[in-house]
Amino acid sequence: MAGTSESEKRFRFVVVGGGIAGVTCAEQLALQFPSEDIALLTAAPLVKTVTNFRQVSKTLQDFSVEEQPASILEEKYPNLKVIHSAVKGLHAKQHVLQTENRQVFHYEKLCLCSGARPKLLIPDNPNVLGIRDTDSAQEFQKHLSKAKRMVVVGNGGIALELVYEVEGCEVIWAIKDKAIGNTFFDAGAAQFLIPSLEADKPEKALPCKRTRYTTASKDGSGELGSALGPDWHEGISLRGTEEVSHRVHVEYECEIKTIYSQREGLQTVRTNSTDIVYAHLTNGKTFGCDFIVSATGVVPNTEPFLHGNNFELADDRGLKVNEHMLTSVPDVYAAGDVCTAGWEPSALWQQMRLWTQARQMGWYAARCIVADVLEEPIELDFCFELFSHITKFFNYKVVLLGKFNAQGLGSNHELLVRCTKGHEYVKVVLSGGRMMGAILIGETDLEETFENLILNQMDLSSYGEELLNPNIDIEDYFD
Ligand SMILES: Cc1cc2nc3c(=O)[nH]c(=O)nc-3n(C[C@H](O)[C@H](O)[C@H](O)COP(=O)(O)OP(=O)(O)OC[C@H]3O[C@@H](n4cnc5c(N)ncnc54)[C@H](O)[C@@H]3O)c2cc1C
Ligand SMILES: NC(=O)C1=CN([C@@H]2O[C@H](COP(=O)(O)OP(=O)(O)OC[C@H]3O[C@@H](n4cnc5c(N)ncnc54)[C@H](OP(=O)(O)O)[C@@H]3O)[C@@H](O)[C@H]2O)C=CC1
Repeated sequence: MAGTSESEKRFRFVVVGGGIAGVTCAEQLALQFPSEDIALLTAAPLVKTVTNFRQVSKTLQDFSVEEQPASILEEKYPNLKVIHSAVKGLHAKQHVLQTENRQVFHYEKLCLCSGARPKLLIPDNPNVLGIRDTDSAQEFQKHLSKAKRMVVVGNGGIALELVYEVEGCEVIWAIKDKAIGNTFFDAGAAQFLIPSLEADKPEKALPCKRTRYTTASKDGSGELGSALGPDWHEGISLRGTEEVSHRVHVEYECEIKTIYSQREGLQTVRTNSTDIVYAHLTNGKTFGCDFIVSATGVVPNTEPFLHGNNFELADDRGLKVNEHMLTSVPDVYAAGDVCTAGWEPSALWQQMRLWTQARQMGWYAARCIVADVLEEPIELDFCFELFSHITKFFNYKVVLLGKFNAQGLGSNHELLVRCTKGHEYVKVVLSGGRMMGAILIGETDLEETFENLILNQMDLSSYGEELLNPNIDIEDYFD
């Protein structure tokens, strides 16, 4: 790095964002260009690093995530400099970034990994909370510790985790759909999972192998932290004031219509004298509660710091990137939650804003930058061939492969299902006799075989329902 003045610095490569995408990208660049200095600019004081990385199968990956002080990353990569200051402006034509602490950074290649933030149903209401980073999780915990009842809106990952994990507080879960977990499951899988919400939770037999999140990471300055991820709730108490395990009531096919702060004139279905806010739903019912959680998705972090540049945005407001992770602005790449894949995807892959994809994109973006600088060709990485995700919901292992919900297949598909209550749920999506996707809940041990069958697109028409016959060792069958 050649400093041109106290507040002006020049780095060949600059990465913005200390989440999984940004850190992975910066690490790769530091490894590939050991004689160049790389700057990682981030709004949060801690950075996220991937540990215990395990390639489970060709495309399935599992790993732990640690929140670490920047110094640990800098010790590991002496040519990587982490600067804790939010970027407040980009002048892409001049290849210059400005940070909150009045520093100016010149770059040759830039990778934006600024993540996303909760898309709150009602912004700026102190009783409507979103959960994204350590600060917001702490705020949620503070509210919960005094609460008797909360309303959760949204039917995706966060809602699924919360309604199961929260104890000692009644949960009213308001969802738009006919079944729970619409972003991950179909109605059959939802049916399989529902009894877990009604039963008491099993004692946690084994300590969680992943990192617990520290809670003393920030100074309350309102800076954007990195997104929480797998097992974020393991390190914090998710307990309300009541003596119950779960008490979850699902209101199907409705949304929040209005939020009131006064009960006067409202016909409430449930109420306590301590209620602080009232959620009036589109089905006409009104629930009094201590607070509302809006788990209604995310919006990519592009504002306000990218304002004034000519970035092409996708419909979901992500930075549109091509198959080389390049945005519409020269020399500016993007990866992770902030970007939207703008290339023609493989027939078996779709973008979801997940930890795994943030890591894959960060890693691949770095490789694309390297190829660009060295003027070498590069092909879209294999990880974008097949969508794959391992996670846990309601204490079950969940594996999602390919078009697991027959996304984009219209009526041109058939489903095979095998279900043993309380044990496993296996669903396979077939189209023209070929396997296009699968949902595996429980310890099915089928992920590797199914991944292969999806990837090789073998014609399975002749096997019919035998494919899911539990008495056949399917692995041997296709050897
Ligand atoms: C509660 C919760 C649970 C989740 N659970 C899972 C899970 O089980 N499995 C899974 O796969 N995914 C999960 N996810 C999703 C996953 O965490 C995200 O997809 C992933 O972490 C995104 O990584 P990222 O690096 O793109 O963005 P982020 O982690 O959001 O990082 C963005 C970084 O950019 C920085 N930044 C933002 N603006 C600026 C700026 N102007 N200047 C400088 N820096 C800036 C931030 O400080 C942060 O360091 C979960 C998300 C949440 C919220
Ligand atoms: N284990 C895992 O893999 C986990 C992953 N995550 C990830 O973290 C991110 C944030 O999670 P989350 O907020 O749950 O986002 P998700 O995208 O997973 O889910 C958002 C949910 O909110 C619904 N929704 C959107 N707008 C409204 C509205 N106005 N009223 C009612 N419902 C609405 C969506 O319905 P519709 O789809 O119909 O729009 C969807 O059900 C996501 O990228 C998610 O994938 C989070 C937790 C766990």
